[in-house]
Amino acid sequence: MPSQPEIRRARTPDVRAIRDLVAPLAESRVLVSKDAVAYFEGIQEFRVAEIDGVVVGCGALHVMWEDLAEIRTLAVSRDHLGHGVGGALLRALLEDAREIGVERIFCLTFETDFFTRHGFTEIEGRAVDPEVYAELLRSYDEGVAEFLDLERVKPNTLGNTRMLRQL
Ligand SMILES: CC(=O)SCCNC(=O)CCNC(=O)[C@H](O)C(C)(C)COP(=O)(O)OP(=O)(O)OC[C@H]1O[C@@H](n2cnc3c(N)ncnc32)[C@H](O)[C@@H]1OP(=O)(O)O
Repeated sequence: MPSQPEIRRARTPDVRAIRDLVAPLAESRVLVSKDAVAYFEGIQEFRVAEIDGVVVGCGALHVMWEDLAEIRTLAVSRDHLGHGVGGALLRALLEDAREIGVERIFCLTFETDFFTRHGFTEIEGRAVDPEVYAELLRSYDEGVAEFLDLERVKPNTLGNTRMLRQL
């Protein structure tokens, strides 16, 4: 039986492993690759899954508004897929979301079955009211632009499904 993953907050030395997890998925355009500096800046959003001292998965929670956050960069190494690592990471990130006080979790994904099993449903159109939409337009974050479905980021999000979960 495979060892259970330990889910813990990411630390700066994990950035290398996180980038290694993302690299093949970015190549196949499943995830967006970022510069190392972006991972260091966002390290406090990340949790990692470790098995026998090796990081085998990662995921992040990015807060966008008072009641809204996004699951980002959820990735499990090819050798460890289908053993509950992704599910354990997602549950930990949802717990973080509850602690922080957000109530709605967005994600943009090809993995619709996985997220559906974790309580997400597909959404169409805007998920925020016009006032919040106008405020979010002020963000420089590319992920927020993707959430807003802005024309300029549509090539990045082609084929992805927009999903939301209420906590
Ligand atoms: C918002 C974003 O970040 S979107 C991007 C999401 N990430 C990606 O698309 C990157 C590529 N995909 C991945 O890295 C992975 O496939 C993930 C992260 C989506 C899922 O990771 P996994 O570790 O395989 O997830 P997990 O094992 O919990 O569940 C996968 C399946 O394995 C099965 N499973 C779950 N737990 C176990 C277990 N303990 N033993 C055996 N099988 C299991 C389930 O049947 C599950 O089925 P489902 O996907 O239909 O729900």
